[in-house]
Amino acid sequence: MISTGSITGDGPVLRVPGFRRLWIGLGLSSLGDWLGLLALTAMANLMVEGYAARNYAIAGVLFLRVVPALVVGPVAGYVADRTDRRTVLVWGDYVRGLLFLSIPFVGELWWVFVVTVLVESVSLVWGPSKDATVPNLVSPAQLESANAISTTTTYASAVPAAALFALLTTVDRLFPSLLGFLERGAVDLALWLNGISFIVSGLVIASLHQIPRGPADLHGETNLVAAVLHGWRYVVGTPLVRGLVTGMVGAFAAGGVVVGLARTYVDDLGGGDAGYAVLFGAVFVGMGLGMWRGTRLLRRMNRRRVFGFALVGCGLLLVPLALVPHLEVVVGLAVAVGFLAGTAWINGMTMLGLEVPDEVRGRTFAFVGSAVRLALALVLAVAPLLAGLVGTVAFGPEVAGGGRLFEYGGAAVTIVLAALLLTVVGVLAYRLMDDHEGRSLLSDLSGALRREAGAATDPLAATGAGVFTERGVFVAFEGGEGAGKSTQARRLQTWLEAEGYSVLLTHEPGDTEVGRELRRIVLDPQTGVISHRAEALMYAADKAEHVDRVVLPALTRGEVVVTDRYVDSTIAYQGAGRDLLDDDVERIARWATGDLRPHLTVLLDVAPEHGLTRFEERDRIEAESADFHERVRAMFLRLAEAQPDHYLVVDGRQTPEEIEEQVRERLRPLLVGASPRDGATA
Ligand SMILES: Nc1ncnc2c1ncn2[C@@H]1O[C@H](COP(=O)(O)OP(=O)(O)OP(=O)(O)O)[C@@H](O)[C@H]1O
Ligand SMILES: Cc1cn([C@H]2C[C@H](O)[C@@H](COP(=O)(O)O)O2)c(=O)[nH]c1=O
Repeated sequence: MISTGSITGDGPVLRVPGFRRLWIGLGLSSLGDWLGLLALTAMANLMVEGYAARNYAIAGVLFLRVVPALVVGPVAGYVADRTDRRTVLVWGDYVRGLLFLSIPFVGELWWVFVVTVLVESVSLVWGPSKDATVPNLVSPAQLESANAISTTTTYASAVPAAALFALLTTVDRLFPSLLGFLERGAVDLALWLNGISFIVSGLVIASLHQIPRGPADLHGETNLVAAVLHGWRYVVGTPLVRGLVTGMVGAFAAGGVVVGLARTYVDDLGGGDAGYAVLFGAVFVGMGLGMWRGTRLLRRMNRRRVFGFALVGCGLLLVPLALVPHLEVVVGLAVAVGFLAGTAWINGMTMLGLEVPDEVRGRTFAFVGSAVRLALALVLAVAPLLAGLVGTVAFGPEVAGGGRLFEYGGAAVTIVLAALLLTVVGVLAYRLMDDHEGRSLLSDLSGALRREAGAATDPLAATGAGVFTERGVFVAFEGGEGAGKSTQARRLQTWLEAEGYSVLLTHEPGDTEVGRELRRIVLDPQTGVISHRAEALMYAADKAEHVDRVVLPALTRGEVVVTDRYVDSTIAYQGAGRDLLDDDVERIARWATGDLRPHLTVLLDVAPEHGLTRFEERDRIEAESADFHERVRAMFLRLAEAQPDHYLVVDGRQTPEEIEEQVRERLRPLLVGASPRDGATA
């Protein structure tokens, strides 16, 4: 049996018990957090007299929520990486719960301020610890869905929190005696509920045993300053991470400008409160759609490019959003902007989870969190000032009745400036991260969309079926260098034979006479540089021989064929690794194999720097750059993500025994297609 804590590949992510618990904890603490914000501002409002004092008290709470990001933020990542993550998550919830519960007892404004700072400081450690834990609980193929669910839960919980707060205050107003035993009625009750929700969340997470115990390895860095500086150096010195952080901060800053000015902008358009609500809803609907569908739509495209493309798209769409004076059009554009922002966010979080090593992940997420908060605080303060300074801008010919043809309020002009800033940030991030130089973005994009359109209309592709033989069972092992494919393929053969099946163990390239010669050419370092197309064709020729002479005959005999590498290897290595279009490479490989597809592909996923340390000698392909192998890994994951029914994604860092168990479990139901050996009982 697969242990409940294992990373089991590609099913719905909420079926992973560890992640489900963390998600319940996150839901409860997010609900508490939103409820707490409403209750604290209401409390601050109750505790002082006079209009100006009340405004200052509320502004104080909001301001103090942002300040810790500047002071505690840099240290928070260190604490998250240094402290046992389970302890941080559990005790972080308990401490926040107790702090909220203390407010009704103390009942003083200064204590509200102190609790605001303390709770936010704990959250600054709790958040990165949670983000850094998710990749330990789910498989790489599930990480994107896990991030989408986490982000949606964090923000969507604002809705039930607001509804609950409204309900409590309404009940308190209509039936004051009901909550008469509490000094501040509904506000105190909200704080109680808030405290309890954190404590229950802590209890739920305490029952979760899959979070790795002990702090992440800091390579002996026990000195706080050195560790914090190392985290910053990592973010600034790694082009991919630098590009991601730049893009995410830019997106939030631009989003902050729009949110900060939306109310006055809608007023300028004559929309009023209802228009404002619709505009807000449109952005969130778009974001939800982007997180849910955005990356799927462009799944054939390189993730880094999707990120840059989405950011630049957001920036460009914000320009007409600010300049077209029709609320209906603006709402439509807001959905599109939200869609691209959601796509960019999920891609960014997923890349951080996949590509940042465990030991600096906490600090990296903390860095992103602090930078985003700082950018938000700045733009929320500066944007209204700027809009006020700009005032109304009018140009073009005079129109009857006075005024000019084009008249824009300061809000619209400031949004245009933010749009331009975001476009520049998007281009910068794209340039920092792009690893497909020489291949144009447009051809990548049209290729991705064409394939998706094809996938929808081509019945074979739509089912992901390709051609299956009626007899035999075909299993492929895929993955990067040293992932453990040969080890697992051999183990599977041994087990299947013991179960009574006839098994053919084979590999690519080189398991035919012609193939051996081709393998020598493509892998011998002496071959040197060859045309990438020639390389792809040689691998394709090997596949054609392999399928015709080895694989198909065995399947026709009803055997289980286990191959060490198949078509995915060429899409990953020659498509994503080299500068060939994935689409072209796939078409050639499918043609070469007569579109024969495995019933199951087991993807053993390990980071290249891990797999490549498992052996010393390097052939022509293994000697390629780290970036090349990263692209290969990302493509394998994408292929698996696109057809979860035909893949099992396994974390290759587990022991051979743990991996073997998961493969057996997944393969068992598929074995009905294979005939046991004569006389065997299986
Ligand atoms: N799960 C594992 N944990 C640790 N080491 C492993 C594991 N699986 C295999 N190894 C070791 O890693 C090395 C490479 O394993 P293996 O040859 O199975 O990988 P591979 O994916 O087939 O490599 P290649 O890409 O070169 O074909 C071997 O020394 C093997 O014993
Ligand atoms: C099938 C196939 C393989 N490759 C690459 C991947 C590896 O670097 C070598 C095969 O070596 P192994 O030790 O036998 O795994 O070839 C490729 O680039 N394209 C392919 O289609």
